[in-house]
Amino acid sequence: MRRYFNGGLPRLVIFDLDGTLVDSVPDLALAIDLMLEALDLPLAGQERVRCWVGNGAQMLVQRALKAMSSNEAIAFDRAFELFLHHYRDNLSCKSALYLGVNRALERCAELDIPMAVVTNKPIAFTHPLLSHLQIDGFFRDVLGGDSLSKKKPDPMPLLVLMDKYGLAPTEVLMVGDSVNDVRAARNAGCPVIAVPYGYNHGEDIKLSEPDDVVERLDLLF
Ligand SMILES: O=C(O)COP(=O)(O)O
Ligand SMILES: [Mg+2]
Repeated sequence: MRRYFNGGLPRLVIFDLDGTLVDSVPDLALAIDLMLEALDLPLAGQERVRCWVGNGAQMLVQRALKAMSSNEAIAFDRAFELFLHHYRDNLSCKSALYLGVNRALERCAELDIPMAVVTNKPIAFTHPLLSHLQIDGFFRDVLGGDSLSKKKPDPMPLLVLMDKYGLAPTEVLMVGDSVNDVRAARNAGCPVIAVPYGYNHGEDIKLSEPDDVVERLDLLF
């Protein structure tokens, strides 16, 4: 990792959330299936939902409706409300940190590198999830998919943080699991390291050409 910072360390590490720090698909899939059940549609299951995560909650629900219903008349607003309701109720039942995450965050803190989360998840779910998993204290900033007018792969959230801390893109590291993270980093001009275990719409993350891929986050530092 140091090779991206002239042998030194980044001055800010921005972590993606779903699929990078947290395996959240079991709870997302449960909320999607409870939504589908209430709409009298067939259930989707975790494997399908895994491919739909990454572009925020609205897109997740749109993808679920498109895949599981032939009836275009199903009202998005009602489905979205159902999803929000069920996800709020099941936000952190089975969601868990990936192996190596705690160690990586501790190591980053020991090295005095500020950390932030930039996720496409709605911010109303992000704070409670981080706090339930007891990692909220590590992050100086947390931006959700609806915190700003644009979300990843737009570089806006990354650029806002760079601006806030007066950092050049080359001083910041993005760490994520999906093409949205790689594109956001590329669009912002910062290096990006990916993990291969997350959710990338069923595609190998290497095809998105991150600067590097690490199997576990504690191998980062
Ligand atoms: O909510 C999503 O779609 C995914 O969020 P992420 O940006 O943390 O991967
Ligand atoms: Mg992700």
